[in-house]
Amino acid sequence: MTQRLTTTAGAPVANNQNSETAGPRGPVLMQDYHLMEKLAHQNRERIPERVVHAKGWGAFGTFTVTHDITRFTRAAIFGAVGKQTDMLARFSTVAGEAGAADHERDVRGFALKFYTEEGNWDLVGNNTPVFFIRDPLKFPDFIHTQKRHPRSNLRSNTAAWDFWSLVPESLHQVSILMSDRGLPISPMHMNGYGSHTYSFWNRDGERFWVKFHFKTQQGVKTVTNDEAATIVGQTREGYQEALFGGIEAGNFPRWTLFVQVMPEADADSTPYDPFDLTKVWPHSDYPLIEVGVMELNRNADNYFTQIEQAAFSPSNKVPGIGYSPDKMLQARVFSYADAHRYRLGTHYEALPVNQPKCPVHHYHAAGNMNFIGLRSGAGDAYYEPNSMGGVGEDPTVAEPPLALSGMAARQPHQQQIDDYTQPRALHDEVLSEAERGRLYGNIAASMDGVPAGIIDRALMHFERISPAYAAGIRAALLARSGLVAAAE
Ligand code: HEM
Repeated sequence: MTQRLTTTAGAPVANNQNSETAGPRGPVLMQDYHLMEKLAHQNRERIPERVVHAKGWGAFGTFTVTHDITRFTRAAIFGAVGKQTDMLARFSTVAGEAGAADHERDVRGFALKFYTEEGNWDLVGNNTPVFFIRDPLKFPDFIHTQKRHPRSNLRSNTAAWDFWSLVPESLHQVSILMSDRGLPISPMHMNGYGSHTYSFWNRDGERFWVKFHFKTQQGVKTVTNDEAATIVGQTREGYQEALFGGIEAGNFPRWTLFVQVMPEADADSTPYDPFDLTKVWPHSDYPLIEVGVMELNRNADNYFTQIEQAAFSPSNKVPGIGYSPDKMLQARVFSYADAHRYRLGTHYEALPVNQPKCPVHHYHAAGNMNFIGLRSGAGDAYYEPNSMGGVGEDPTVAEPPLALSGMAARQPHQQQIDDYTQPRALHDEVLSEAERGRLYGNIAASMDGVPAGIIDRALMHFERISPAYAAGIRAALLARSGLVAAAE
């Protein structure tokens, strides 16, 4: 015998093969608590999946500083060249459920948790530098269009294009999603972006606006819709196999971290709103500055406790790194921790995978599953201020104050902002002719079943981005309708 099987209360179990019954053919006795406990636990084996980004793949690793950026930030993680910090990454698709196939065209989540000595810093980004919307009020509506239709329980191309064609700010991100980059071959072969503008502040109290870019050292590699269909026909778990299998085999993927840095005052004079999540900062204005290397080198021992229970949140910032006026980021500061309390419980930050690797002290008392008690540093200090020796604030980590102005109002940003110039640059200048051809085909395919009125409205916006873009989609739609007609 190895070790003894026990109940959850630690009592040894004599028989794990037969329920306790009244005679060999008789009914089960209610006193068979071992049976009751097994059934009750099974009923509680599922927790709510993430409302978005439910399907994911993750691993642990290290971040190493290679270049000094202490002139911009006092963040401990960037404190010295050569410094290493433990971290966790979780990649994901957005729309699919926890059991969805990995090789689906979708934006990929790129969530990172850095266990720094001044607390956990989470950078919860995507594999795209922009997003579909710039106002968080539209996030639940947007996500409804990506999830299943309430009646048919099917994903709906009509809902997606109805929304996108009514919200033209989305077309920059839609163009990336429908380009080759919308279907990476594996998590190792895609870049990651913080997407939002965040802030850095240094020991002199100077603030800078910053964007984070993680460039894959494996190279960007993608598959076409047809190649993905073949892969999904063979395996629905291609990403998990590639990431988990690669790390088991000792192939450790790496990304180089770069930042774009904007002096605080520049934000008043850029031709685009630097806090608008649907826009990039041109690299010609704010070049990439190299910072360090992230390597993933350790698989989780248990997927549920270390990847599913991981709680990433943009609210997890550390001294030297701050938010920005980006409206979307502001909403995310609330939304994630709220989701974690619902999905994982009040004390989710005390779960081993989320627990900081630095001292944690606060006065949050009791609560569901609190197995640590108070963390106030002294027994009788269960409120603050106190004269019992409890922990107290540290003014040296105060962020520099930020000047704000303007009228409180629901600002009609939809009409005022140019939604066409940046996607035009992507279409006309960045993509090759072959890439543009695949983009048109992917858009046409994603319009299958969409009513003509909605397609026309979308084409009107593509026309404004670039007449060549609209013409390309029209031609692809025509070719596709020929294919569909031939198949019927
Ligand atoms: C207002 C806008 C947004 C809201 C309200 C929102 C909300 C959420 C929520 C509630 C979750 C599930 C969290 C959990 O249960 O652990 C989530 C996951 C996620 N979101 Fe967002 N989101 C927004 C925009 C974004 C943007 C702009 C990005 C990327 C730049 C992003 C990237 C992610 C990622 C990567 C995850 C998965 C994190 C993980 O691996 O656990 N989201 N989001």
